[in-house]
Amino acid sequence: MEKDNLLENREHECIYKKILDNSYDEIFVVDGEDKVIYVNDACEKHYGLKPEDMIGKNVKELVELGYWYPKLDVQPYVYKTKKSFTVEQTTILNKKLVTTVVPVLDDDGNIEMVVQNVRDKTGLEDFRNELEKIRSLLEEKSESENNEAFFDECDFGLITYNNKIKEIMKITSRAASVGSTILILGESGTGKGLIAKTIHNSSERKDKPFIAINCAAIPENLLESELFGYETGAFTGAEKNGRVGLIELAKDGTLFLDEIGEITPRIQAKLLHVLQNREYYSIGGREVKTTNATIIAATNRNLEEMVEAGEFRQDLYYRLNIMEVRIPPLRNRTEEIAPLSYFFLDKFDKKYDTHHELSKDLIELFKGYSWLGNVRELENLIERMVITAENDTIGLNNLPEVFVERMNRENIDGKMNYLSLDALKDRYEAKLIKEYYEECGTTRKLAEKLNISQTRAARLVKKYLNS
Ligand SMILES: Nc1ncnc2c1ncn2[C@@H]1O[C@H](COP(=O)(O)OP(=O)(O)OP(=O)(O)O)[C@@H](O)[C@H]1O
Repeated sequence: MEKDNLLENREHECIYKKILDNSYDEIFVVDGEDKVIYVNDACEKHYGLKPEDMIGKNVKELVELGYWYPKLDVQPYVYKTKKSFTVEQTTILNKKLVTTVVPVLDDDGNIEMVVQNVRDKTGLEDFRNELEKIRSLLEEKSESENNEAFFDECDFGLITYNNKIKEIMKITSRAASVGSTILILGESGTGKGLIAKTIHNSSERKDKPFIAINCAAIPENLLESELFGYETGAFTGAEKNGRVGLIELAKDGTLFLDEIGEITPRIQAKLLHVLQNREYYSIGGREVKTTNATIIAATNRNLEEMVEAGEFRQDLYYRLNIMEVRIPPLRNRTEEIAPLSYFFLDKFDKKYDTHHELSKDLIELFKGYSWLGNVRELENLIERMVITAENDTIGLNNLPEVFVERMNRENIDGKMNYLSLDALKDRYEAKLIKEYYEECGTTRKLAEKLNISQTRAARLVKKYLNS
């Protein structure tokens, strides 16, 4: 009898856990000492953290790390009032949340734990926007007016959960404040450009200009005149009144030289002079100019190898390399895959006025993919899937064929993920159902064509076409 009770209790526990784990809203429970004792999977889409990253942590610690703001630790307030209340918060992933905080009291009226129900406002806002749109249409407002009111573009910054990058940002913003030269190395698409901008923005020079130039994008002569500027009549075809160079424009701010590995020996020599003496001449100029700009250079080339091969000046390399920063490729930063995916999902949902979720198996697959194009590849992929997905949940079925092919091709050493047989079967089924349903138009005809019941046909259409 006792054994039966135990089993029954365990079964109940399992059911309750399943219900909580699968709740769309986040359920966040804190004990009397401010320690997180439970949070369900929904936390990953809100903060980019898994339940195991949050459980056991002190709420104050999470607040201090900036996972949500305003920096509100609700506990003292709950303890004082012993009443439930609702607050609005924004997370590190820019999710707007509505949190209802409920104290749970024991028999003596003391707080045993605090249960928080956290709902993403985006869905509600979409709904409200829809209503507003309809109302505006009824009032015959112009379409452009609507867009302006509802879909303001936000200025997104750098998202990082990687301790190495966080450390880099701290050290480099200090270095940039005092004008030290910084060299950023990393594969293409790892975010070197964005990191350079973030270093500038978090340095004491943030109110001064940030001037960026891609050294690979323009020919030698043009790069020289762009960087150093020229005087009146310096060469045929020059602008009448001369031109102020980018070094001068950067003044006391930051000059970002992207793809530095591509500059020619002549420009290498001129740049070395600037770095060594903080002085230069504009083309055709006789007066020496000085600069106080912080120089941040970046490249995806191996500069050491280039120095050895005689393609890059060693002295310039040493000058640039005063503070070297290596950005790891995305495949070595798997902890960033989920937050970045949700961040880009949010960004493109806003851009295209849609509302999607990402399936768990898609995120898991992403964590095992090689990402040779790094964050840029992830960003482009999410944008493409947001545009093409017909369902609210974006999953393995929505992966473009080229991605699946690339995934198999790049999996040279067998360490990366492949799609499982079930996932491949699902993809094929989805393709087939979409094609046939388009042709048939009704689930009855589809059922006849595929020789299945109409209930099954309707279920498949719902699964793959969300209708
Ligand atoms: N940590 C990040 N958070 C948010 N967006 C990011 C992050 N890292 C990269 N991105 C985005 O990924 C894209 C590629 O980044 P970026 O251009 O800075 O890479 P890069 O390393 O300079 O590339 P390349 O070597 O080709 O010039 C950009 O759209 C950038 O905004």
